[in-house]
Amino acid sequence: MFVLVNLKAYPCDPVAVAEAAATVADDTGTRVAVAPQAAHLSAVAATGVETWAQHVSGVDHGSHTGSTLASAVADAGAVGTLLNHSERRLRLAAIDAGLRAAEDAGLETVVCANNPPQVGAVTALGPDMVAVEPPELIGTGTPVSQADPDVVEEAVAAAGRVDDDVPVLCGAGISTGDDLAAARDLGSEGVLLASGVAKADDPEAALRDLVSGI
Ligand SMILES: O=C[C@H](O)COP(=O)(O)O
Repeated sequence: MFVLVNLKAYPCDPVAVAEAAATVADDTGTRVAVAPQAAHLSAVAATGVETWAQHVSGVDHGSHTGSTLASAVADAGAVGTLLNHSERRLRLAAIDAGLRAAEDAGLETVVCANNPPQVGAVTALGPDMVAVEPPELIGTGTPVSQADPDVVEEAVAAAGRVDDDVPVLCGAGISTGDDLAAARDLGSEGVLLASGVAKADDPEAALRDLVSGI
């Protein structure tokens, strides 16, 4: 199972979370990655944790003020990127361009989607992984794997109808080992989470509980 911790814009210490994630990954053999703010990528990568960007722009070098270049996040130490998170929604053409830019920079990709039909659609664009996240459950602490298990199973089926080599992650409200085990039992190959770790008083303890469900 792949555990991708998205720090979003939460007021947590990204280096402290990254160090906790690296420790848990090393101790348990679980693949854990951290996606901080772009400005924190280098500091997070320096901890040795697998580091991901929260977004990259579908552009190359040029007059693109305010963009987040895939090559720049790779230079900062990121090895992957999210695309189309519900809080950073993209048009279909922009998702495709972002995927191409990420691939050119050697970044692995997780494309997010709200529901199974969207999972099928974005799977067709050729990401490395997809993540289904019902927006209404994000940040609620109510795990999608238990609140809406059908959406997870249907997302796995939707991706499989397009390309069964694309793993499906799930996210929204995931925080405990039971949530992770439920996600795995529904066919997910990983989870995307944020508040359960970024808002935790003890991120390492939160991650140890989470991965105990594997
Ligand atoms: O990127 C993470 C997802 O939006 C889930 O967020 P959450 O774990 O706070 O519900």
